[in-house]
Amino acid sequence: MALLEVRGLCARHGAVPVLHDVSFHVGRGEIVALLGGNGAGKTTVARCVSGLHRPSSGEVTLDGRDITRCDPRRIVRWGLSHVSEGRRVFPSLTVEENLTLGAYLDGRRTHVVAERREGVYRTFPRLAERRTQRAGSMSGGEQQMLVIGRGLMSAPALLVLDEPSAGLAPASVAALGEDIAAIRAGGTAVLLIEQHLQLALRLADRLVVLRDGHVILSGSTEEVAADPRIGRMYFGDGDSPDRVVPETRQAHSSPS
Ligand SMILES: Nc1ncnc2c1ncn2[C@@H]1O[C@H](COP(=O)(O)OP(=O)(O)OP(=O)(O)O)[C@@H](O)[C@H]1O
Repeated sequence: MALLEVRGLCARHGAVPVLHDVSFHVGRGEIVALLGGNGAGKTTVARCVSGLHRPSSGEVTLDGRDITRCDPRRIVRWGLSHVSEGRRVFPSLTVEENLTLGAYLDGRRTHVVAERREGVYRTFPRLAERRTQRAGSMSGGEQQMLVIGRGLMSAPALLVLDEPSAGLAPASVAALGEDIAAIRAGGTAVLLIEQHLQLALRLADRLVVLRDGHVILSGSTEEVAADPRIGRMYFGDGDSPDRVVPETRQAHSSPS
């Protein structure tokens, strides 16, 4: 059984249909990248999965449990954490305070919160070094690390990351790739919503490509990278390569 199963998802914004029969799954410990251009529907998929947008039809299950249209707070408790686009830190709070807020659903169990925070610090030692620093004074890459760390504070089985590379300098994107690989190495599956093709190719086990709210391609990273349609999507018709060649692929063990 897949960890996350999305079947026949349809969604609208007002009267406008934006998702059409979207189906895919994420296995335990897997990284699946959801790709597509601006307005393809990636964020809407993420928001439907985490309970922030009500789909018009279709089904979402997490670990076999139907979570379609459930309260987002219950979905977090059941093991899905959504880090939305935009690196929304609380700028006047410290790193430690920002992390603690990520466990607000477990806020009364202080030993659990402290253990989880130490776990985040082990995954991201740079956050430990900056634990007393105000989040607003950190670089964009560090703020991204912090919001991801905050997402891990609910101890999710699945982390949904919406465009974590947006607006980051190349060196920070490389560091982000290492962070995401470290999260998976810790056993957390990732649904990675990205426009950064090379980052997705480097990290993901499988790719799902959306266009105009339809899944137009899905399969193993190798299969999808070999499909000429992905080259056309990212490089245009004129100079699309026969196949997209990933830069160095992140070493990782195969998901079970
Ligand atoms: N709040 C909203 N109200 C109305 N239409 C919306 C709203 N949010 C998104 N849309 C529309 O829904 C479609 C899908 O948008 P969505 O944000 O899911 O795409 P996306 O692939 O995440 O794009 P981007 O990469 O630009 O964030 C687009 O046509 C968009 O204009």
